[in-house]
Amino acid sequence: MSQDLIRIRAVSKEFGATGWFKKPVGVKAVDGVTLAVKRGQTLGIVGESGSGKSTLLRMALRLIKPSSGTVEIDGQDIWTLQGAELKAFRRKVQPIFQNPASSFNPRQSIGQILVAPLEVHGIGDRDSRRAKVAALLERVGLPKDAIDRHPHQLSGGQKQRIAIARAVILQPEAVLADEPTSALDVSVQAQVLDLFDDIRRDLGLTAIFVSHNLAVIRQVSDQIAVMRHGSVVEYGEADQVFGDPQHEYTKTLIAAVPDHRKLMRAL
Ligand SMILES: Nc1ncnc2c1ncn2[C@@H]1O[C@H](COP(=O)(O)OP(=O)(O)OP(=O)(O)O)[C@@H](O)[C@H]1O
Repeated sequence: MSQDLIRIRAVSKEFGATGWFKKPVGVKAVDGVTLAVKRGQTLGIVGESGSGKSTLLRMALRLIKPSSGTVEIDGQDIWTLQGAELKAFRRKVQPIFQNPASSFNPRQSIGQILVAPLEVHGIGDRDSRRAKVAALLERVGLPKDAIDRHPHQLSGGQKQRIAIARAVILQPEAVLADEPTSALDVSVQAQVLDLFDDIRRDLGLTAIFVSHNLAVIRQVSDQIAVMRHGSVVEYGEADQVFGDPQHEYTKTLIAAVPDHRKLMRAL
């Protein structure tokens, strides 16, 4: 078994109208990116707005098809998966998005939201599902009665705790998160990040974590890829990228982190 769970190979994505003879004439959002994510580790992807991070993550989630290149999980091109294999992929790789409110059905209770993946995948019976949801709510630090509340009755931080719970309820192998804490206040952001990291370690999950915030990326990542204009300009172990950045752009990003000396001392 390879030590890489996810491999992104020479992936590009061009958006926009296809012109004469279906020649792509749009924006190249991602341009020839090659990255690997080791089992049980977190790859952080950092870059400014528009650098292609979300597009890359969505391709790894099989939500957007690459214009060229492949994304592999366990050595299999995810676009070749069909039927039961595709369903297994959907269980194995879970997303967490920036704004969970938009991916929760407002009419469903938190209990219904969390039990749905178990029902879809035919896991357990009514009682065991409910017990699983209750245990997970406790694990993510929410009160027992949250099970009967609705998303609009929860704070932003609580909603992201639910998003984390939903992402792990099927015991996936990987969690792919796109700016999961960016909409939160700084203090809440730190708590949710800690929770994400704790649960990921407890469950031995592999992760990709996308953020424009280098301090956030530093906190959760084993490896870091720095993206700019659709390309990866720097990629390596987090300590090395942070401690000895090679690319000018990475140096600029690090210099822009407020209190980065304090951050370095705290690490
Ligand atoms: N569906 C789409 N159609 C056309 N262009 C798109 C689409 N999605 C993204 N783009 C463009 O692709 C480029 C990369 O966008 P992307 O959202 O991947 O970057 P990002 O680094 O995640 O930025 P942000 O943090 O602002 O989301 C941008 O120029 C964006 O306008």
